[in-house]
Amino acid sequence: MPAISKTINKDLKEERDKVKFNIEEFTNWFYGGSEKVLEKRKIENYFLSDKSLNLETDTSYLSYKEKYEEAIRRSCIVYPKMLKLHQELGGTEEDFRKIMDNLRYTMSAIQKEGNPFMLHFGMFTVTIMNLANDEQLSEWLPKCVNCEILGTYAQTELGHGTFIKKLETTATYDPKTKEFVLNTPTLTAYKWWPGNLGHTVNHAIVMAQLYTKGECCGIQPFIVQIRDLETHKPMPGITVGDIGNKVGFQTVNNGFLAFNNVRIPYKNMLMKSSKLSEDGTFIKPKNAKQNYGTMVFVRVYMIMDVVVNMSRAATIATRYSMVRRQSPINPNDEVEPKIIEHMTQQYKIFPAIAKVIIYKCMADNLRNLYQQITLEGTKGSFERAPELHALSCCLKAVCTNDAAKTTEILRLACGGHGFLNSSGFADNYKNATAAQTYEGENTVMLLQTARFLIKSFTKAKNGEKLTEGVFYLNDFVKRNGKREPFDDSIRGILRAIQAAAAGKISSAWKHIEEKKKFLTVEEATNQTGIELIRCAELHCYVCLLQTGIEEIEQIIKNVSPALREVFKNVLELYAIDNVLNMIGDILQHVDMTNADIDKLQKRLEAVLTFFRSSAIGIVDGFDLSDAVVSSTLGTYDGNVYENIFEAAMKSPLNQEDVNKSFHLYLKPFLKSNL
Ligand SMILES: CCCCCCC/C=C/C(=O)SCCNC(=O)CCNC(=O)[C@H](O)C(C)(C)COP(=O)(O)OP(=O)(O)OC[C@H]1O[C@@H](n2cnc3c(N)ncnc32)[C@H](O)[C@@H]1OP(=O)(O)O
Ligand SMILES: Cc1cc2nc3c(=O)[nH]c(=O)nc-3n(C[C@H](O)[C@H](O)[C@H](O)COP(=O)(O)OP(=O)(O)OC[C@H]3O[C@@H](n4cnc5c(N)ncnc54)[C@H](O)[C@@H]3O)c2cc1C
Repeated sequence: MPAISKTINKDLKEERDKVKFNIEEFTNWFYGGSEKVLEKRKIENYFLSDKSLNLETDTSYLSYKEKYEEAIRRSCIVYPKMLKLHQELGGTEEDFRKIMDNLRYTMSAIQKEGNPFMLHFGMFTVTIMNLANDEQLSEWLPKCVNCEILGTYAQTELGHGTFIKKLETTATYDPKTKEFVLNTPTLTAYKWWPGNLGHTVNHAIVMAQLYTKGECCGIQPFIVQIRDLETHKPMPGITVGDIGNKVGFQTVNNGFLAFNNVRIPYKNMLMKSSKLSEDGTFIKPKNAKQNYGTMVFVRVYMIMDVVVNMSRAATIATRYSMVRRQSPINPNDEVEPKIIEHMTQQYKIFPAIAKVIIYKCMADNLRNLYQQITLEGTKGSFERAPELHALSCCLKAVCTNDAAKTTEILRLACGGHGFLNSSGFADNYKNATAAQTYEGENTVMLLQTARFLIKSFTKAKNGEKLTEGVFYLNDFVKRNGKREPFDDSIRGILRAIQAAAAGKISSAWKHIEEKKKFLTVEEATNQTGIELIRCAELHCYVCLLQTGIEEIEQIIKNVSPALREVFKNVLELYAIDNVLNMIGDILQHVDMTNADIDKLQKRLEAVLTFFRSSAIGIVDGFDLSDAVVSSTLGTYDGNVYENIFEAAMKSPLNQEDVNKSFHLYLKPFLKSNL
């Protein structure tokens, strides 16, 4: 075995020495101030320094069952610590949010394949907070907050996930006993997929069709106890279990659930929005979509998960590319260059770094918007709910699609070693790709946004008032078919993307109108689906760039000149990479010449070159500890070959010289003289 020395890799040190800005200043911006950075580090250390977590164990070699058991063991260490810390900090909702925000990073070091308790606070408690009336809140919230019970969100069924109106689970009100009777009438009505459901939780929010006085009143949320609190055995009439091996999320414990005449008390239907009187009279909610609130909440917070996921992958690929040397650029060069010297390598990595920053700006903005609009809802005003729904749907789709695609690009940027499990890309990719499907399948999400865009375009044509996010449709209508002139400033690039988005929305609108002559509006919309998803993507690119511009214009007023340059170049890279990637859409609606495109290409190359000396500073500035990065290729010290070697030594096959399969199969085979 070679001698393994572990000092900071000199190539990486050389890169760090070239960084011209103050990394800590960047970190302070990234986490919202120096106090928050200190707090983040403290919280992370509080959890990760706990030796009983055994974070050194490579859980990827465990069996499916062992992985689950280890994940439960770890969560049973983390959650009591979390509750203790919450009390120590002051016990407020704000303190809780603080811990959860930081755990977003920390948990990726503890539960690489998913947290078997994640739905408890993430969806079960959130639904209770959003949809329980005061009485229900005072009964259930303390139990949730203290983890006296553990819950999940059981909506999806074997037969339906997207089209929730057709869920089949029934909750029939029996006014005589003042109970609901829950049933699973068919195989396709089995709840299927809810996280943490299989063997972990003892309660669930069950979304079921409410029947009262012989009528169906649509899907409503019910709190159902599914396992005994002492024995953990399924409650009478309940069938529950694990749905089996998956592409990823192995320790999330996704489960199935069925009901056979399960009776729950009247008070277990969450009644903040829809209501049922004790005699069985149904009272419709003020806003029909209020029951979908938990999904909106999760979609909003998923953009932050994308930031965590992409910052991790970008850190790994950047550090590795500054340590790995291969392929002289001039054939006679004696020293092989760091692979980051190859322009194509920079093109794989640097746009990903820029996106982390733009998505971070967006995630923060969206969260603020969510909080404002939720507050309006509590005061009975739901006017802006469709706008939030449309924005969160397209962002959820575009950002999670991009996280999966970018992780794959960054894995490829690490060549063969990127394919090692120890590189960390596999877990990153599996988590990213799961997010493309859960919380609303991405195509479906884009079509929801497109629906809003087509409506908005009709309003723009009719001269009606638009919501702020789609003001650019007014400009398009005013231009009356004239193409947008191209101006290569950053705001000019934004206008070009707005013109492309508005142009695409206009042509989808026109095509629906044409098809409506022969088809129903729904059929016409379906036939236009391919264009519609592009409308939603382009609209999302508009929102991202606009937010990036507005945020960075503010940021650069408050940072040092060196960091100002970094942010300007982040915006330049993000904008140019974007516009070059959608040139087909742009050319349809913007007067852009070949010379303009050549100029953009040259600017792309120039900004990549600028980034060459900033990239390591930015990824170090994401401030991800080695435990969070969790990669042999991405450690801060850059000792990748030593790390790879050490990780290989942990393979169970390397714990013995000769495996028993030799005696059982290989030897007889080799001696058989076939
Ligand atoms: C830390 C947290 C960890 C989380 C881990 C996450 C694990 C994963 C969990 C899950 O996956 S939970 C299950 C998630 N399931 C889904 O996301 C289902 C996706 N489907 C839907 O959201 C809906 O079915 C639909 C696609 C939106 C369609 O709903 P519906 O059939 O009721 O709509 P329509 O009748 O077509 O009406 C559309 C109409 O309603 C507006 N709208 C829809 N949703 C909302 C909303 N949330 N808020 C406001 N408005 C909404 C929509 O804009 C349309 O408006 P109009 O065009 O008719 O004006
Ligand atoms: C890892 C993971 C965790 C999950 N966790 C939970 C959970 O905790 N709780 C829970 O309740 N659920 C959970 N789910 C379920 C998840 O929310 C659904 O799988 C998801 O909403 C997609 O629904 P579906 O499976 O019915 O897909 P489908 O709708 O069957 O999608 C299949 C295909 O049909 C297309 N399609 C469907 N409808 C349309 C349409 N209207 N227009 C165009 N194309 C369409 C889709 O684009 C897709 O290509 C989880 C799923 C996964 C993968």
